[in-house]
Amino acid sequence: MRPLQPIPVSVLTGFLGSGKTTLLNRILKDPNLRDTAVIINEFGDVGIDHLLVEQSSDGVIELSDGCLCCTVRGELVDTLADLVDRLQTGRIKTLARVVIETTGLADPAPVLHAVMAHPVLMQNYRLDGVITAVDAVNGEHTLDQHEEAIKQVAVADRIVLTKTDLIDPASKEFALFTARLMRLNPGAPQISSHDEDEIVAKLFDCGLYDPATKTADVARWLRDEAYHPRHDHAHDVNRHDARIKAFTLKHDKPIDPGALEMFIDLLRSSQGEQLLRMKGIVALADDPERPVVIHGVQSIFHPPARLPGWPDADRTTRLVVITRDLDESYVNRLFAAFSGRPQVDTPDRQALEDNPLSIPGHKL
Ligand SMILES: Nc1nc2c(ncn2[C@@H]2O[C@H](COP(=O)(O)OP(=O)(O)OP(=O)(O)O)[C@@H](O)[C@H]2O)c(=O)[nH]1
Repeated sequence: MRPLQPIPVSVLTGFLGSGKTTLLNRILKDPNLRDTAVIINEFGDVGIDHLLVEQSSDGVIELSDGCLCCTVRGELVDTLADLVDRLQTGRIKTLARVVIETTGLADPAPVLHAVMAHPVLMQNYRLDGVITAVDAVNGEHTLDQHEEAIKQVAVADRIVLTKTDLIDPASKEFALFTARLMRLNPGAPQISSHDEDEIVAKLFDCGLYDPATKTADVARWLRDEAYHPRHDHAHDVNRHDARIKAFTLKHDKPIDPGALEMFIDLLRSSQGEQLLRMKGIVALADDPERPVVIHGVQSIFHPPARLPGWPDADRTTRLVVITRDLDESYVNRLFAAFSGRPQVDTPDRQALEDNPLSIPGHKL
């Protein structure tokens, strides 16, 4: 027996001391997070409630309100499998949601891979989203010093600004900082951890389906409107930030399903590391009225899903992409070649299938 619905998994990441544990402590009291299991790879200085000071023998501790807290003793996948086992054997009654808190230095990608690439786990869990905690006081400095922190921002579905009680939200510095985060990841809403109003609703349920209406809310999920062409000027973009590119790919005619598959395969096999996020809605030639939803984190892609119809009159294929050390023009040309819009001086689909690196300007 397995759960009827896959259990949503949120990954909470953020640099050392950015306030992840403090945030969790606060939001776990919200009744909407009842029956949540929290998995932490490591005990920080501040435990989740004081309960965590004592470790139980099996690494699982029951918090108030039915929440569970687990520490990863071995592999994360074993902990997730163990939770399903507890559910199936009745040792825990319900499991509504899992939150995985990563250690501050961790690259969230391996955690995402552990959930999304595991065939058995994928039957029981689905990725809800990545929440990245960013310290409003020290965040600027952290981004300047640590490239991993930039990547954590770039892969986020939601950015939560912590310690906003310590800054002036109307200050110019704060405006510049939030603009910087917006450049790194235009699609992720920025939420203040001190915004008590519906913070849980704002941080969770990042997926395509709006739990309130039970319909696909593409605009809320894709937020492609937030992606504007970026005009980088050497003096105002941090050298490290410049490695990150956030852009959209658009096409106004249905695309051959084989070509889309080949485009994604080529991109993930040759540029998986550089491809941080890609999500979008695509019109396929075999059934253009029922668009396909694409969602990938680095080289791992969710199985594409068909929507029953387009959310509105706009039938444009739209993909939002965030890369690191991968030029927008390379992805654009590859997409153009596969969507049937070959460009001057760019090889066509056949040539690319033979040699995906044959696009001029591509550097390994
Ligand atoms: N004033 C203020 N302090 C905060 C806030 N959030 C966290 N802190 C403080 O910042 C420090 C680090 O917070 P933690 O919640 O332990 O941060 P963390 O990201 O879990 O840290 P690691 O697990 O070490 O990566 C603690 O001293 C917290 O009390 C906040 O919103 N406002």
